[in-house]
Amino acid sequence: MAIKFELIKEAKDSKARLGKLYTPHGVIETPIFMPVGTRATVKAMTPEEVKDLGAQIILSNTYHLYLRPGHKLVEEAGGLHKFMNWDGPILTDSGCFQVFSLGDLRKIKEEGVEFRSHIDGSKHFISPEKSIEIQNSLGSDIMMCFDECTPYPATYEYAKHSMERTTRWAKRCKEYHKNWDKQGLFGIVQGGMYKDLRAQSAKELVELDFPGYAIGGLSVGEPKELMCEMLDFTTPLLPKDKPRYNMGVGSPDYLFESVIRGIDMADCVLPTRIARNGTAMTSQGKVVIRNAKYSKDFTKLDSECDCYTCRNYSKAYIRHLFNVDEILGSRLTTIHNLYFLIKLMENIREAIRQDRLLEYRDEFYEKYGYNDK
Ligand SMILES: CNc1nc2cc3nc[nH]c(=O)c3cc2[nH]1
Ligand SMILES: [Zn+2]
Repeated sequence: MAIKFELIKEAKDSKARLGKLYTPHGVIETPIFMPVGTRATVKAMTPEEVKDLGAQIILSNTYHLYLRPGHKLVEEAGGLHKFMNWDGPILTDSGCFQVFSLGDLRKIKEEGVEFRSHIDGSKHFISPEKSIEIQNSLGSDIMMCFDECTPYPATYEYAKHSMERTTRWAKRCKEYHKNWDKQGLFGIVQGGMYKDLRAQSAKELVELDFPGYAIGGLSVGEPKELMCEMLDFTTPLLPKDKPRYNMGVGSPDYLFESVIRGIDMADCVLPTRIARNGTAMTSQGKVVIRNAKYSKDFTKLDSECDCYTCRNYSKAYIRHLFNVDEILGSRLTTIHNLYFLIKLMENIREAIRQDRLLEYRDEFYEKYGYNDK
């Protein structure tokens, strides 16, 4: 089996778990946060820097790489690992979410999705089989089934129709993928915000026996409480001995609430995206470092952080870099934000080991300012 999950411990105070995910490019300790490298790069970082920060696995996007430089070119280059010089595990999203959020004039048919490229308006068609073929050319360790990320809000009828088509697409992905079983293929649970549809989706996908399951259709604009409710309901329907992946999650509170509800994997562009806009996640909460109020603040970005940025530069210097639009500002803040989340997940794993995750969450929320009303 290309992908194997070992459940190491189940928390006493929540549904959190500790696990190990074995992939062709290495073992991943879960729960894990996956930095996003959409177009074969974690923006502003070299792969060595991403590795030094402690990242164990990164995510890339099928849709983007299919459009540019093309999956066949990446295959000719020897695959994504070689092309981007990253020798750790890679997970590729199936492309559908990007097609829906970036592509234009899209038409969803039983056969697949017709869309216009967001780059040059050219017409394209991706089917479940095509998505698997692209991901195979990229050579990712974990592929995602081609699905429809049901929009929020959606009517019950739409969510049901969309989820049932996603299941049929998953069957086609599984059928087509069997030629390349060295790479793992995860199913994606849909069903909108309707529990009976989520249960039907989970049941049908579990019957297809994937090595891991994502809970899709979340972090699409719904209130946090609703995401938590769907997680609470859905994770227990999935096999305990398989990893569960909450897609598109990456702020500290969403990571805590996901892990507490039995999630093992998460990915998000948030830490790298806000870094480039001059915002840092710190132990004392968010710091908008580009703000003039830091122009003479010669203290380190985060008093409790030992990352390269916090060891060598002051808030004043980083604020200066943003003020004069220097690239180094984005780089230094990206280094810190990625380290902050990777370190947070390390602390979360340790808290699970010590059966004190809920306590740790409350301490963290207090300091980060989540409890400030
Ligand atoms: C940023 N939020 C978010 N990123 C997502 C990516 C996804 N990919 C495939 N399928 C999904 O349902 C899905 C949902 C997502 N929500
Ligand atoms: Zn730092």
